[in-house]
Amino acid sequence: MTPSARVQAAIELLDAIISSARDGGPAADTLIARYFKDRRYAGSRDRRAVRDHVYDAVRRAAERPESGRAAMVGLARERPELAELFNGSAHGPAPIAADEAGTAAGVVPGWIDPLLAAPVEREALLGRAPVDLRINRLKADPERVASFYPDAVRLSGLPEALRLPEGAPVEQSDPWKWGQVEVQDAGSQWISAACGAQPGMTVIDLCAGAGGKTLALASAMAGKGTLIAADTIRSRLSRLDPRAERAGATFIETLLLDQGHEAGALQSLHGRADVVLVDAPCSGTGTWRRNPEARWRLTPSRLDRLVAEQARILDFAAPLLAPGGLLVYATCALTDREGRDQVRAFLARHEGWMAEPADVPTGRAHGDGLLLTPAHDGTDGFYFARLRRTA
Ligand SMILES: C[S@@+](CC[C@H](N)C(=O)[O-])C[C@H]1O[C@@H](n2cnc3c(N)ncnc32)[C@H](O)[C@@H]1O
Repeated sequence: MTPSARVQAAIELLDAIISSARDGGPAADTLIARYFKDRRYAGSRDRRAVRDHVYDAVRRAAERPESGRAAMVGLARERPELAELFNGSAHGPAPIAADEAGTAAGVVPGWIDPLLAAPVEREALLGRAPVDLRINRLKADPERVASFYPDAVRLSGLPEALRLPEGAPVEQSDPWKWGQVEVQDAGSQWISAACGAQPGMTVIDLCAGAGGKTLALASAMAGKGTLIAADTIRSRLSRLDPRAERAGATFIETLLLDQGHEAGALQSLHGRADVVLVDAPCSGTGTWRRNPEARWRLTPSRLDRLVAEQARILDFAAPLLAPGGLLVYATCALTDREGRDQVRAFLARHEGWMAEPADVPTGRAHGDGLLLTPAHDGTDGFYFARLRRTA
């Protein structure tokens, strides 16, 4: 492909990503993979160049662009070498008109900005993310595994964590093939640690998804006790089985919940759990550095629905705890509605609960919980709180 044809391909892909974000369709990575599957003539250098153009344009635009061309023109206005490729050559984009408006640059969509927790540093939300590993104690000793990654940095307070540079080829390493490490952002590792799961406990991961945090809880429990992973989406939960097998965490039980009818399925667990983790569905505002197009998907009404769902999940989670048990509420969101205010509202609705400090040497206290941000903590953005059932 010529350099101009790569720009045109990026424009076409951006059109698809924009429509998909508007209509709740597949993620950008999926669309890019599909695009190249149908275009075998594109070599690996073409693919890399097109992908870079696409992600540069996505990262640059806070608001959903009008079109792929507007997004690329906005980028080209800042990069003369890119602007030159709008030259009308075969398979390339038409020249940029003098009055052609490109998409404006920005980090946070205008309507979301006032909703973010005040301490959040905006620029870093779109920064580059390192590759964090979590060493799986069910299969390996952290010191031995660390010796396989001489470039890794240890993270103070997280003895199972290793930090590698962005793009490190972890899947080619032996510990990964042997199930001794999982790729997991340090923020997720802090949340799992804040659950204080111990061998022999009864622990419920109520929004387990594909089980990223479930596996960390399993490692902390040394494979002993009861660990239940629940979710409402079968395809997500079914991805946990092979991961658990690989990690040697075969004691995990899975529970598929029926959205809106969860309480019935959970009735037999009432009053039994030592720990319940609610890693709630959320706006994902803390993970934009990995999914920058998520900014184009969120709408005010979608946020309203998420906030209502989080409150509903907390309400059916609460009766699961035994007296003295710990409910950990977490989101990878940085809006106060989903974090600080959600926890405050839970404590106002439920008697016999108190927030207790998260005993972790990271983050910033915010309301009754803790805020983690890329700039301050080097993690994805999270909010979490530890809520103790006192009665
Ligand atoms: C943030 S994700 C969980 C990520 C997962 N804990 C991890 O560490 O990889 C939120 C999950 O909540 C699930 N969910 C949404 N509504 C739910 C409900 N009413 N009950 C249980 N899970 C729900 C979603 O399907 C999604 O998998």
